[in-house]
Amino acid sequence: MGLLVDGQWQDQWYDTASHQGRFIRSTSQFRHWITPDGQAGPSGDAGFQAEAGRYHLYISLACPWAHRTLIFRQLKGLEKMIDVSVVHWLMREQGWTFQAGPGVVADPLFGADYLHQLYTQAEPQYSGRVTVPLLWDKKQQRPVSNESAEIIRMFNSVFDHLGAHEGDYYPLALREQIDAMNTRVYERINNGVYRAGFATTQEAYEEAVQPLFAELDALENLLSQQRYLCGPQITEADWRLWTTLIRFDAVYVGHFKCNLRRIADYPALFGYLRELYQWPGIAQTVNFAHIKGHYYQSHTQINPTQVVPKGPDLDLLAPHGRETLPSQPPTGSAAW
Ligand SMILES: N[C@@H](CCC(=O)N[C@@H](CS)C(=O)NCC(=O)O)C(=O)O
Repeated sequence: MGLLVDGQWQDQWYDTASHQGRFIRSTSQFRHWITPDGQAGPSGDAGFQAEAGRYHLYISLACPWAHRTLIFRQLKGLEKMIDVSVVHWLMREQGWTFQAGPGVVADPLFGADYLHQLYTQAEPQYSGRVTVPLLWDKKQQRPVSNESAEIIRMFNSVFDHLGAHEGDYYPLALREQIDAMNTRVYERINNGVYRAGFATTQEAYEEAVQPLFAELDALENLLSQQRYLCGPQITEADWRLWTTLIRFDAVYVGHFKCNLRRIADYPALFGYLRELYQWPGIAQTVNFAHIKGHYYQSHTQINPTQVVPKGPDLDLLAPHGRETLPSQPPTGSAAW
């Protein structure tokens, strides 16, 4: 675990001491956008036009943020347009690596051993954390983005005219609602589990774990009345929540001490978790060996023995029972 300082790799754990034991996530630095015609997007430079085969995605199968991008590549049928490399699940002294292992897909562009080499390839003096996902432009030989929330927005619509699957997960009519839901879920759940797990004081831990479960309780109530987070239609907000839910009982309950309740204890949330797991193409994006191996074996400050627990034994293929709640398919192509 480490970061780059002026292009030099330094093996360092998160600095929680300067924030009274709190984990503070740093902001992603590469923020360009692919657009249908190469015009500039909401941030960054112009020049990243949507083209099949032009972009390469670096992910970890362990990481919930990277998982979102893999899901959107799958939902939108972009497998042939965007190739993927997968890092090794262990993230230790050199950060993410491409060391060979089951499920690891090497870097075909530079033959990198470490993900940090791609960051310094892009910016020789780069300072900051070296994170997945990273979306790379092969034509300009530089990153498009290392911000998952923005990569999924791009995948949702910018390849539609090139033959991506139909389906808009950020429809105009629901954008305000989706944005509001994303904020709640990001702060209290997606990032909440990390704030609990990486906290190094009791206060910082409790500051995270209480709102996390208050929010899960609220979503349990919501999802017992409606099929998805923003109504009868599945949206981006659901997939963003789901990559945390799928890791929750296996990792966050034990390793991150988020143990007031398990997702399996919430009937609606657990049914919802199973429904989305059973969504076409989604189960194949889930790799519990990478997920559990990564957390339990990389964070040696939290789990010094690196022993990986065997359980939980969840039946994710059991009937989800959510058909009784009204649903409608995501329709149409997205507006850009
Ligand atoms: N804001 C980023 C966060 C990505 C992120 O934190 N990824 C983690 C893996 S789960 C990572 O690569 N961490 C390495 C580090 O912090 O050194 C996004 O959503 O894309």
